[in-house]
Amino acid sequence: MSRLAALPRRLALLHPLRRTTCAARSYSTASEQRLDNRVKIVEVGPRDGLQNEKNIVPLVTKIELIERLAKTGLETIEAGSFVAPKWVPQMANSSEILSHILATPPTSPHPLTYSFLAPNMKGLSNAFSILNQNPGTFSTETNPLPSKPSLEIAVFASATETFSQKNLNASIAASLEGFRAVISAAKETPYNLRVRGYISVVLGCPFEGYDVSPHRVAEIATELLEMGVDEIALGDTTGMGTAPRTKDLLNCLRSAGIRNEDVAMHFHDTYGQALVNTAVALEHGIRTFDASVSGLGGCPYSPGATGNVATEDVVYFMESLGMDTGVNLDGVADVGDWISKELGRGNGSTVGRAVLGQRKRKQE
Ligand SMILES: CC(C)(COP(=O)([O-])OP(=O)([O-])OC[C@H]1O[C@@H](n2cnc3c(N)ncnc32)[C@H](O)[C@@H]1OP(=O)([O-])[O-])[C@@H](O)C(=O)NCCC(=O)NCCSC(=O)C[C@@](C)(O)CC(=O)[O-]
Repeated sequence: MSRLAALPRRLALLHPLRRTTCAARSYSTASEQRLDNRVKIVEVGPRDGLQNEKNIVPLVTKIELIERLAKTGLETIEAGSFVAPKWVPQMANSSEILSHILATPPTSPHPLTYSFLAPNMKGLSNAFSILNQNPGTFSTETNPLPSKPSLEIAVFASATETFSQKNLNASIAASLEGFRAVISAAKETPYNLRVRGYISVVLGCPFEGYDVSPHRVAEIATELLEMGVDEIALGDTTGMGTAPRTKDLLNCLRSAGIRNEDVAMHFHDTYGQALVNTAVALEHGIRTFDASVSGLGGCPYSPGATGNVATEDVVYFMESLGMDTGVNLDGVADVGDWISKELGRGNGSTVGRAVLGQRKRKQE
């Protein structure tokens, strides 16, 4: 069987289109026009939200944050990052977090997926050693165990060379080559893990500005899908994205044959555009959105970038449009209030502040 014939159907469809140019070709398919009101929110607060905190957040606080979030109806929580501790010291205790999740799965209304970044084989083997110590405690792609947590790992590429060097100490091509081994090892038995592939700075780079090619993003996404990732997460790391640029990028990916169901959007709100861009992506047909409780976050390699769009804001916004996130707004607003106080900072969610303020006024 040829390599192409062995590829899953979505990749076989993609393959001939790999080098497609992205002339502004805008069309919608019947499947994209279908009314689909289910939206998945990926909570990235415990990883992306905390990784940039100057003071090391105690392990107990991180675990309590995950446990509180698990109760709110979220389906996926990004819980840590197996990266070099000298690069991102805040994530140094990700092994302990994974161990704790497996030994004592947080109480939740339904089984949850926990995601961890792993940029290289060293990070993946650190994750594997925790899994090996806890056999049978997690669900896999091939052996779903409804009462046990599922696990996902995430690799992260960049859309610009400068960001790739700063974030990964490697060119885009070298990082992708390294991910190939990580993705295939993660998918091997007995682990059979789901894999997410981030692409950072897709709508603006802290070093190369707005000069980010959507064609290049489509090429990288295609390459990651061909390697076997289950989902592409498009990171507007700097929050420089605007509505027209988001639309152009998504149209370009569509022209390259990438399906909406394989794409998640990861907006930061540095310029206050995250919800507008979310609306554009939603209208385009995307149904998976990353968010961070109380808008925690920032990227250590993106100077000046502030937090991810707040989970509370996304939940309220989606519900106002009749979309179903499955997330309890009051519950997540309480978590946002709690973690903001724990970190000694203001609550970064406008909606969170409004929900809590209204509740307080009712009680007075
Ligand atoms: C990829 C590397 C490791 C290369 O870093 P390097 O220095 O080129 O790697 P190296 O292979 O030369 O190793 C250097 C040292 O790090 C160790 N090492 C090497 N790898 C690991 C590992 N996985 N876990 C633990 N230790 C590791 C390795 O063992 C060695 O230790 P030493 O011999 O000096 O004692 C480094 O660049 C790195 O860790 N970068 C991480 C950067 C990062 O975490 N950035 C933030 C996450 S991405 C993000 O936030 C964006 C996103 C995802 O949210 C989406 C968006 O908003 O755009």
